Amino acid sequence: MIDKLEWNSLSYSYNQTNTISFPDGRINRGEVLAAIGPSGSGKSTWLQLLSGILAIQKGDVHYGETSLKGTSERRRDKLRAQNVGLVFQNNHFLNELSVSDNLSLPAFAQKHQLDSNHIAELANRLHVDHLLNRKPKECSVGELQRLSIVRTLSTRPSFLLADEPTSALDDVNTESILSIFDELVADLNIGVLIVTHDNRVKSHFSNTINFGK
Ligand SMILES: Nc1ncnc2c1ncn2[C@@H]1O[C@H](COP(=O)(O)OP(=O)(O)OP(=O)(O)O)[C@@H](O)[C@H]1O
Repeated sequence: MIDKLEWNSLSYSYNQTNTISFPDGRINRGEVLAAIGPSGSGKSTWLQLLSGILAIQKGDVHYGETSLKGTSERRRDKLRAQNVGLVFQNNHFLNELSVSDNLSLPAFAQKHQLDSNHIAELANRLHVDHLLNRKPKECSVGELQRLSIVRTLSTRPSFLLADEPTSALDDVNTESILSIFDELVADLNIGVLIVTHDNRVKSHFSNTINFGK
């Protein structure tokens, strides 16, 4: 279990001419960091580098003391599965399955033993326990976003990386998700990293970094 996620001198180029550079930083467990920047500034690219989806070209990312630089895709997948949970703007649930079965999929995919009590606890904490027997299409957008956080946390990651988690939500649901992040940090000692261009997120958190264009 790692306690910090750190990145230095990171930059990335999708083609030889255009290089995106990222500000150095670090996040510890029990902290929230919100990265704010306009569309196209590189927020999603940065999250993919931190989570090991993209291979590092320049600079480095450390999971605790472990460097991601030069590691194989398979090794990065493993480090991600052990340490990091991802939440996206639009969450994919399988409509043929119940919500409950959807929540069991990460454990199945990662060959972990399913911990139904843990999922029930998380569902209760995020106020979605009444939805477990429904189909995803019978849930609202805000409910699905809370369910996706339950699903992500089901494998007990140390860090949660969220890509525009509030941009599809109205003000009430946005406030609810941001309060949930506050709770997760305080109660479960998770580190939360949010990338967004949503100013509602910026005004909620004090620890922010800005991406330029
Ligand atoms: N697969 C790709 N191939 C080439 N260029 C890409 C690719 N993905 C992203 N880019 C470019 O890299 C830059 C950063 O994109 P990225 O998606 O990281 O930005 P973003 O800040 O997350 O944007 P948004 O807020 O609109 O999602 C943009 O100029 C984008 O056009």
